Parts: sequence; C-alpha cells; structure tokens
Amino acid sequence: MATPSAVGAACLLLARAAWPAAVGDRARPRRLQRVLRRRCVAELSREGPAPRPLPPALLAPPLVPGFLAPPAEPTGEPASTPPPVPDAGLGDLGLEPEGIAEGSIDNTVVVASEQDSEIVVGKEQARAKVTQSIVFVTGEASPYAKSGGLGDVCGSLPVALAARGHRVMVVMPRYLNGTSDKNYANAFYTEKHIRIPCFGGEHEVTFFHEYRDSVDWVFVDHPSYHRPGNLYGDKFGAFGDNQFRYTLLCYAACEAPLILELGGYIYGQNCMFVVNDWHASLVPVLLAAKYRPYGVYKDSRSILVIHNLAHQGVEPASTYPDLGLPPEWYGALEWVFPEWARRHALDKGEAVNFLKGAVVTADRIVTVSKGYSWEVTTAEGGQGLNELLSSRKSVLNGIVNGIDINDWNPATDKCIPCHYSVDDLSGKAKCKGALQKELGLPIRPDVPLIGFIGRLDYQKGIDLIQLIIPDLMREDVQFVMLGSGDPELEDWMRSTESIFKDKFRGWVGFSVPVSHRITAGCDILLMPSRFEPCGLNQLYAMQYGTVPVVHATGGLRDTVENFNPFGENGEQGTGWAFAPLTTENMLWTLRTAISTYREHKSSWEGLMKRGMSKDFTWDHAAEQYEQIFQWAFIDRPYVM
Ligand SMILES: Nc1ncnc2c1ncn2[C@@H]1O[C@H](COP(=O)(O)OP(=O)(O)O[C@H]2O[C@H](CO)[C@@H](O)[C@H](O)[C@H]2O)[C@@H](O)[C@H]1O
Ligand SMILES: OC[C@H]1O[C@H](O[C@H]2[C@H](O)[C@@H](O)[C@@H](O[C@H]3[C@H](O)[C@@H](O)[C@@H](O)O[C@@H]3CO)O[C@@H]2CO)[C@H](O)[C@@H](O)[C@@H]1O
Repeated sequence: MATPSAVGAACLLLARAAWPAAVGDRARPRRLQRVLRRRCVAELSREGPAPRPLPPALLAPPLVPGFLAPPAEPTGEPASTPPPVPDAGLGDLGLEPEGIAEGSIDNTVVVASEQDSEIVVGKEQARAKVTQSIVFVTGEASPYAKSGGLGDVCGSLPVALAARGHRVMVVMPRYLNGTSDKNYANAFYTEKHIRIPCFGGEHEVTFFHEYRDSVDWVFVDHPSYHRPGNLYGDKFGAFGDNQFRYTLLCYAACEAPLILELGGYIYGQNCMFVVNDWHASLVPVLLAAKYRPYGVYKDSRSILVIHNLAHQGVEPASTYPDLGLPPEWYGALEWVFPEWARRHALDKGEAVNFLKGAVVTADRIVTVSKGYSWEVTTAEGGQGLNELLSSRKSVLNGIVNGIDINDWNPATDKCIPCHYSVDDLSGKAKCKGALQKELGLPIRPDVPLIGFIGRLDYQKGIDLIQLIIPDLMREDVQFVMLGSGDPELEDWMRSTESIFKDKFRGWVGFSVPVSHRITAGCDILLMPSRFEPCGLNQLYAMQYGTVPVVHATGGLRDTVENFNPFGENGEQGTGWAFAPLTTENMLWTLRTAISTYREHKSSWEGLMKRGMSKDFTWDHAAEQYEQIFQWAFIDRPYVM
C-alpha cells in the first residue's frame, strides 16, 4: 500500500527532480505542471507492495502529506484519491484550460451532466457542473454540536453540496460534555492519530468518522474537547484554552485530507478548504506557511466564510510562539488594539488575531449575505478589520444562507404538534394554541403572539427589547422569548415573566424543539439585531408563516421585504424591516404589525403566504458557492 507519507514524498521528489530550482515556482510551464500532477496521481493510485518507511531526511522539515501522522500499518488496501476523471472545461466562465491556474483542472473529480440528475422529493436535484473535494472546517455543525447559526449552516450546506455531486468532508471537534455525547454515537474511531507540535509540546489527537447524508463527518478528538459546559465556555465565561483547542482543530483539519481513508480513498492534496469563522482561521495560514512552501497543497485553495465578525479569536501577542508557526509569519496574525481599547498606559495593545490571519491568507472571502459583505468594509461594521477587508474587496463576496428544509418545514416538522402548508394554514392556529398551553399563557387565538429566539448577546439588541417591554405590555399582546447567554439577561427574562404573568414568557436555556414550536406558534418574530450577518430565524419564520419584524441590517435587510399595501401588482412584502434602530421605531413598527394582524386579516394572510412561498433552500446558495470555488481555482493560491 502506498502510505500517504510515501505518496507525498513521491510527489515532492518528482517535483524537485523536474524543477529543482524552485518547487512551486509559478513560472513553471503549465504543461509540465500537469505532467507532474499526473505522475503524482499515478503514484497516489498505484497498487503494489508497501513502500519502505521514508528516509528521515524527507521528514525534516516535516512537510509532506501526513507529516504529523506516524507511519501507517500496511493493510494491503490502496490509499489514494478517487480514480482520475476527465478534465472539465470551465465553459461557463468562458475560459480555456490554458487560462486557468494550476490545480483548477486536476481538482475536478467528476463532471456531471444533465443526465446525472436525480429525483429528490419530487424535485429534480440540480448537480454541479464542476465538482470538487471540499473540506469544511468548523467549530460546530448541527446535529452534533450547535450554539447558534454557525452550527445550522455547517450542518446543512455541506449536505447540499454533497447532493450536488461534490465530495465533502466536515472537520469539527468531538465535544463530549454530557449532553451532546449521544450525537456522536455513530461516529467510529478511525485508528488514525497525529501528534501536533504546538503549545510547548506534542499533542496527540485522534479522528472519528461518520458517513451520513453523503458527507464525511470527521471529528477531532482530544481531552480538551471533553468537559461540561457549552462548546466554547461555561457559566464562568469563555474557556481559557480556546486558542489551544482551535489550533489543534486547524492542524488536524490540514492533515485529515491527507491521512484519512474515507470510503477507501484519501481526499488528497487538491481540496477546497472552506474555513468558517475564527475557530478554523489558522487553516489558510498553515497551508501557506507550513505546506505550500514544501510543495504540498499547492493545488488546494481556501475560502474564509465569515459568519460573525464579532468573534475573531484574539489573544495576547505573547501566545504566538505557542502556535507552532514560523516566526516570519507573525505579521499575518499581528493585531494591535486601538489605543482606546487598551487596558493601561503601558499596554501596547499587541495581540494575535486568528480571523485576521485568514482574512490575509485565504484565497477568497465570503460573508453570509451581500449586505454584510459591504458592512464589513465600513468603520461601523468592520469590527476593526474594515480596512483590511476593504483591501481584499476583489475577492470578497456575499452569499445569503439557505435553510435546511428537511429540518425546517411546517408540513413535516417532527417538533411541532400540527402540520400545515401555504395551501392549508389551519394547522398554524393549532400550533399557536398548543404553544400558549405549553407556556401557560391564556389560550387566545385572537391575541397577537410575538416571539424572539436567539443568543442573549449584545448583537441581538435585547437591551432595546428590555426598554420597550413596559410599553409593549400595555398592549393586548403576548410575548415569548427563548434564549441563553448573558446571565443578566437571563435573570431579566425570569423577572419580567414574574411581573407580566399573563403576557410574557422567558424560556431560559437552549432547546431546538422549543425553538421550532415558537417559530410555528407565533404570529410575529422580532429581531432587533444591532448587526446580523445573515440571520436564520427570520428565514425560518417566513417559512412557517410567522411574519418577521426586523432591524434593516445585513442579512435581515437582504431577506425581509417591507410590507407595501400599495404595490404595483397589489400588496407586496414579507414583513417589516425598520431603520434606524431606535426603541421608538421598533415600537412603532411592532404596533403597525399588530394592527395589520388585527384589522387587515387578508393582508396578514398575504404576508404569511408570500413568506411561505419564498425559496430559501440551499440550492441557490450552493450554486453561488460553486462559482466562488471556480474563481478561487482560477487565481493563484496565497503565498507569502
Ligand atoms: N436558546 C436557543 N434555543 C434553541 N435554539 C436557539 C437558541 N438560541 C439560538 N438558537 C438557534 O440558533 C440559530 C441562530 O441563528 P442566527 O443565524 O439567527 O444567529 P447566530 O448569531 O447564532 O449566527 C451567526 O451565524 C449565522 C450563520 O451564518 C448567521 O446567520 C448569523 O447572522 C450570525 O450572527 C437558530 O437556529 C436559532 O433557532
Ligand atoms: O453559532 C453561534 C455563534 O457561534 C460562534 O461564536 C462563538 C465564538 O466564536 C466563541 O469564541 C465564543 O465567544 C466568546 C468570546 O470568545 C469571548 O471573548 C466572550 O465575548 O464571550 C463569547 C461568548 O462565550 O462563543 C460564541 C458563541 O456564543 C460563531 O463564531 C458565531 O459566528 C456564531 O454566531
């Protein structure tokens, strides 16, 4: 069997022999590059006797595929990338193969044609024109572990891409905290382990794997992922070793495609890394600093997906040596706090910033809505990274998230008591009654029931809800809030419930089934977020005929169309998007929604039905991601 290390070494040797002066030199003729790649692929897929262990010289510096893994035991099975496939033309982009950067053609695994289409739930499943090996790296993915919208997206976008024909792996931690453990029950130990050189030692991580919904779910296992609390912290705040935990994740994610034989084949060196938020942001830095200079992953690309610029993974500059990166790469992560944010006169504000590292080194950047892709380039929305993000505008795009309609569909939802659809809304009224009963509120079909679901965080504008509650509670309404996070806000929810017993419920905690029942049972969903990169709850609400009232920011502005009773073709819109974000504005808009609900029943039904008829499935977004993948492969990869 050709071990991954041997394969990598073979590639390296072939490359060095053919172009000794400059491995990775972009001036190298493309034809030769292709020949080299084919020879490497031939090495990768050759069946034969187990190679001898690599000479130590090849492992120092240890930058061949699988360099962190001990030599594999020969199994007699071939470890290779999937069988070679024909070159794909990028006809859609109007480009000839010669105009495409290295890697873009050989990265293609399968070319699907119209005839490849499958029938999925009565609808033709669209297939990608060019398929890739895609590696998602994330701190969370539903249903394994979720703290918010990042988990939803990383649990469903990979499945959507796999359904379109891509080979998809998701790499995330194997969190064991007493409550989520059962979610990993079908993930099995791969017998692969690596030792990661960082934080003053070598740290062994192992890999677990589950193949589900045509996706390879890979779970990185390490004791630091096994502790009570939520994913990133506990009641005392964020875990103090998060930088360490996600450094391990990033190293492991770089190794996984090289060493894990999933379904009999490794993913290999031609991957599209999709790195999500700061937890995964070291991946493009590692690719550029520790792999590409040695000829590994030259044909891979990386995309940073920013779900929330508020979390950047910033730690003191003194931690840089812990990361195991070469000293000359400090600049990529270097971050200096503005003076106003420093703690004392002698504080120089020097820090390392994981997300910044990816903004610098990723080949392309995607935000989760178009509106947010502009906001992050402004001083108001850029959270200190606006100038840097502006400098990368040419590779910055926004793609609005989709939703998983297998999970979020009022016609089939397992968490709600009655089902309904745009053609028969009667079940929604029953869901409302059942929710009122469950919460111990008066069961009144006529009263407008307003909901809020979300992390109790400054981002979500809960302090503004606090300010309007006394006025809102004077109206004949009911209000239910589901959330967890800031302990002060949790206490406020509890005390508000005790004051307005017949009108207000504060459900403190994290419960996915309850979030479904609130989405289905409410008439109105309130989202006064200060900023919202995309927002999923307003999409779920519209899908469930619950009318959103949102602050017109980021993805909320992109997805909620303001109600217009005098549109050209009659009434238009799916909700209310107000701005600026003031308590007066929010209260005024809520009152408008409430009176529409009470006094204009047919307009209300129109609002519900237009929302329910919108297509929020992932397919459209997945297609846009594919376009970004193609652009990424046209450009050269990042090198210092
Ligand atoms: N207490 C609770 N119980 C049960 N479920 C709860 C819950 N609190 C929150 N949730 C769930 O968590 C998800 C929240 O998703 P959002 O996209 O609205 O916000 P979030 O800020 O977490 O995500 C970030 O990433 C996503 C994904 O890109 C962006 O849409 C968003 O703008 C960005 O801030 C929803 O599925 C919601 O139902
Ligand atoms: O899916 C929900 C969000 O999950 C992520 O945000 C988490 C963030 O990445 C973690 O670092 C942590 O944030 C803590 C932060 O680091 C710390 O300085 C302090 O401000 O407390 C924060 C809360 O503990 O938890 C976040 C989730 O609460 C993801 O990055 C976001 O995009 C998602 O919106």
